[in-house]
Amino acid sequence: MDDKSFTGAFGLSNTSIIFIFAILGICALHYHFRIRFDPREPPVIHHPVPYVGHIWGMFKYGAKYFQIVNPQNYPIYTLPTLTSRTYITTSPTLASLVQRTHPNLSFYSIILPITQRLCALDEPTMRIVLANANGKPGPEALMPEMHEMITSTLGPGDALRELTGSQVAEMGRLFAPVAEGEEKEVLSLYGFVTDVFTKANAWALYGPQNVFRRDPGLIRDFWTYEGGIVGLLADVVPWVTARKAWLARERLMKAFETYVAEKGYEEASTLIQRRVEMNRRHGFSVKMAGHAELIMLFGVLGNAVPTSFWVVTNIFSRPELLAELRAELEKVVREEEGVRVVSVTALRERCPLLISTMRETMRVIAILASVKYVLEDTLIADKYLLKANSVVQIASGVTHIDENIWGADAKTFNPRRFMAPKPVNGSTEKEVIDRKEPETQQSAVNLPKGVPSAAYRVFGGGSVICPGRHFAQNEIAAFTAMMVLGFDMEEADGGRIRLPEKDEQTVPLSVMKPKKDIQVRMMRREGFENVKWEMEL
Ligand code: HEM
Repeated sequence: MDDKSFTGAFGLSNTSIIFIFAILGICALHYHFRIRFDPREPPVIHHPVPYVGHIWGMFKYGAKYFQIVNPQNYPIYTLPTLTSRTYITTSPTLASLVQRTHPNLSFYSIILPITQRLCALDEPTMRIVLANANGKPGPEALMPEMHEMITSTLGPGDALRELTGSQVAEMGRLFAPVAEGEEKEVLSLYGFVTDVFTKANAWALYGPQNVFRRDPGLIRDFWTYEGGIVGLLADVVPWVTARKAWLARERLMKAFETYVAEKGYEEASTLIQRRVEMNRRHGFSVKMAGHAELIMLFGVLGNAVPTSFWVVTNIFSRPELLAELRAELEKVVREEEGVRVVSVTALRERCPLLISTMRETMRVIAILASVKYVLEDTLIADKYLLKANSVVQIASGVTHIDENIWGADAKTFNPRRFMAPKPVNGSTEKEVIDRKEPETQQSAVNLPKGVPSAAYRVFGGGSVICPGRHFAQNEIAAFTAMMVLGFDMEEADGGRIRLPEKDEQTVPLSVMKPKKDIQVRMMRREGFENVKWEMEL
């Protein structure tokens, strides 16, 4: 039967036949690729557009998608994505199970391929990095050894003291020329924070030979690279599709390669000396040991800069809070030979409102979804089956504003949320409350009463808790104290600082950035024009 007679026999045109075969083909493909869910898996939320609908949703709405997609408020649910699934949990109880060290749930299986794309690591280096990545430290296991080294070096102790001391001293020096004397200085606030943090961290971590000191143009390159990671991660001819970020990364990689080749790290902090030495000992080439430092810089700067920006804008946009903080901070400033000295230890121990404001700021801006890869079928909470080769995420952004956890004001900014009455002279907390002790009897707390620790996820948790959290909180407190004590600030066109909008769409490292930078006018506070400041540990 020729084509014409066939179509004629069934009364169908050629177009209709092609259409029918296309539908049959799609059905066959769908049958082949469809996910066969186990009834023990978390409830499945289907998208009207199969396979790619949820991926598009995450791309469009960022971490906010996890609020939108689950109106039923399931504590854990399944999003079918392509031919696999992504499990999302918003429950602190389940989060604490997922974040534990578990042989079947791997952080590195996700993070290392990302690191490869971000740092342009070659195949031999990836073989070293992936070898026994989920195992125990040893000669054949770089990642566990690196994890242990970074965690212990950045934990409370001498190395951290050395690092923080050197960093805040440099920060103090960087503040010295700002709005000097009676001058007012107009600047982009986010740009200013970026500049201070990049220089101070590079100095403290990488020492006097750091790449940004040798070539300050690389500061802009680093932030161009950081802003273009999505294009680099997509990795589709990135030298064309993400050209600016790709070129910036080329210059950074070259500079770090030279830094390692010329042994600039020998004058660096203990952390960086140990890190470069360890990468080289495990077989990294000089070039790859240089490239690998880019991921370290991401961790160091990527979250600390936006966090500090939000802490400062939260304070300067609330004149009452600003005044209260000034009163609190002025009590801990020391005067030595005409110089006002601010100690980070005093800020931490005697400035509860400052610390609480910082922690509250982080609560409302941290929306990272911590990710783990499921290596084998795994039952959690004796109830939910997580299938092998899928991804499980903890949606911090949802947990952080859950009224069942934080109370009715969960969605508002309360700078005193992380403060509690401090028991004095053996009195109980209740006795302190009953006596209505003044604010000086308050202390900063890690968590408000009744909030489980897995619900505050700013620094991740469990086996993947941020090792830099002590260092980060010290530097953010120091920077904020300097801004609050030393300067007045208004919008460049006059008036009180207005909080910019948060960029909720872009998938952040951990915390959201502002949608736009803000132009501000900074001036020394009246009566403090010619004061010399110094910061110490
Ligand atoms: C406000 C500032 C910071 C925030 C909010 C933050 C947050 C985080 C989070 C949430 C993670 C876990 C990632 C995940 O679960 O996917 C993490 C990991 C990490 N952070 Fe931070 N971080 C900050 C500052 C720092 C600083 C200053 C350093 C270094 C000095 C640092 C070093 C690291 C490293 C090395 C890891 C990877 C840990 C591992 O491999 O197990 N972070 N950070």
